Amino acid sequence: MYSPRWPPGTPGRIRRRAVERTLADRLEAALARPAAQQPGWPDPDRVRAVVRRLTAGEPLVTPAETRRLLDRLGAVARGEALLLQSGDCAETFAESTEPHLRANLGLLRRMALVLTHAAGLPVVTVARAAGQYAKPRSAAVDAHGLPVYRGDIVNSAESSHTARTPDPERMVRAHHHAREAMTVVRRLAHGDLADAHALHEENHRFVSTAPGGRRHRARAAEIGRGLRFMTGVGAPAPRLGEIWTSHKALLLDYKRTLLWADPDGPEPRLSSGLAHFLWIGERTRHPDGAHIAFAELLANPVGVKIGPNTTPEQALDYLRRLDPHGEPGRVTLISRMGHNRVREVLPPIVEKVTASGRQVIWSCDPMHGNSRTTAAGYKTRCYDHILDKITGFLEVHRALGTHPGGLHLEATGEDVTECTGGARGLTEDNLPARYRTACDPRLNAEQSMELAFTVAESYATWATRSTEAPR
Ligand SMILES: O=C[C@H](O)[C@H](O)COP(=O)(O)O
Ligand SMILES: C=C(OP(=O)(O)O)C(=O)O
Repeated sequence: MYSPRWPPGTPGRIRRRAVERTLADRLEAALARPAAQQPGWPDPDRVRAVVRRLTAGEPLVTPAETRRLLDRLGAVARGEALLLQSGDCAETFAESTEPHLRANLGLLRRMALVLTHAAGLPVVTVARAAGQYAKPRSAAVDAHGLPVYRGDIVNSAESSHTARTPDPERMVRAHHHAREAMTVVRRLAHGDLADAHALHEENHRFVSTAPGGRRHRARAAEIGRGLRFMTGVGAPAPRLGEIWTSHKALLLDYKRTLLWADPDGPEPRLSSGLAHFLWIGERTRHPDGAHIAFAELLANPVGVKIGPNTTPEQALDYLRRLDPHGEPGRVTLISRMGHNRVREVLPPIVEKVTASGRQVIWSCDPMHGNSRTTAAGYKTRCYDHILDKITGFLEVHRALGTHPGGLHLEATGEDVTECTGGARGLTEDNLPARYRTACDPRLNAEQSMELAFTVAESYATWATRSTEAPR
């Protein structure tokens, strides 16, 4: 049985022991439930040995940081901030490098700068980074009859039976890469990527040179004027704050490691030392399954993806279970129902939750539910469908008077060719040029900035209306 550890300096030895035992029992009970999308490890003894080793390893984040994020997300739930979550679909060990992280985190920051200006609200930036190594799949075998690739933490994408056999040692490698990535995230978040002037310079280049940028010159110019005004009046150079990390709580043998006992919330819970924010995916959100039961125990803020078949009752039930004490920011409901379903499926869910009086973060994942495979076999997504999904999400919230607090994107700061469309007009014929994703297609840097500037206009209209509305 796994026993959670305590953050250093936690007082009260006897109480600690009792809380530890209760949490450890509840964890085992949660993990004994049916769990979807887990690998068929060939040797369970090796898995147990790896779990023991990882459990004794080094946490990447602390309960104090996680509580700080919860606090920031509380502001999003109350309509006082936005949440922007973005990064790779599947991080790989090979691309767990500083240049790649810099590109993705820089993009996250540049998009956030534009949204902050438009909405007049702080943006909480959460990276899909430092742990997004596991993927759920639609089928257990691929077109060649091999076990499907489930992410670098489980097996290799190479096409051979040996490479695809799940190897628990990969969890140790994942932890090593995540730890290194975390160091880079911390350094960049408080280093070059905190400098609003430098980020704006890059955005200025985008609107001056990229086909999707030109129509956004006016907003970029306003941001530049705002920054120069601050310098002019002698305000300290604006620096952006934290970048938080997140990944999908999918691979339970990994997720059960590095848990802190956290007695400080409304009830004792387990704070994951692997990332600040964890979310449960569409394929693993079964109410009787292990993933939701595991999420119930977490002290970290949690997300749940809600797809086209989610009913309003189910959505409310997730909130009752995951947020029994009504803490704003504790739960983010991430809609991923595709651009052609959002206007029909989302409204009754939002209405039911709102009528219950609960404060939740409404986030929009316009990537999932919007994929297709081309005749040449490339999985892709179309920029216009992605934008339309976000537009539909915003329309629903505008009609219902709720806060469209979050965006959740699969996007990279690199110049890949994985999604079609955008002002540069990428077509299916362009996809082979730089198709590099390990799983699903990501927006590239230009498409992402075009999307951020376009969506920013809707947030700006919204912000203007709400400041003009009678109080
Ligand atoms: O990113 C999400 C899923 O892992 C992915 O869409 C599943 O992909 P598949 O249908 O190719 O298995
Ligand atoms: C696979 C993902 O999403 P979903 O569970 O919604 O398919 C994801 O966000 O990586």
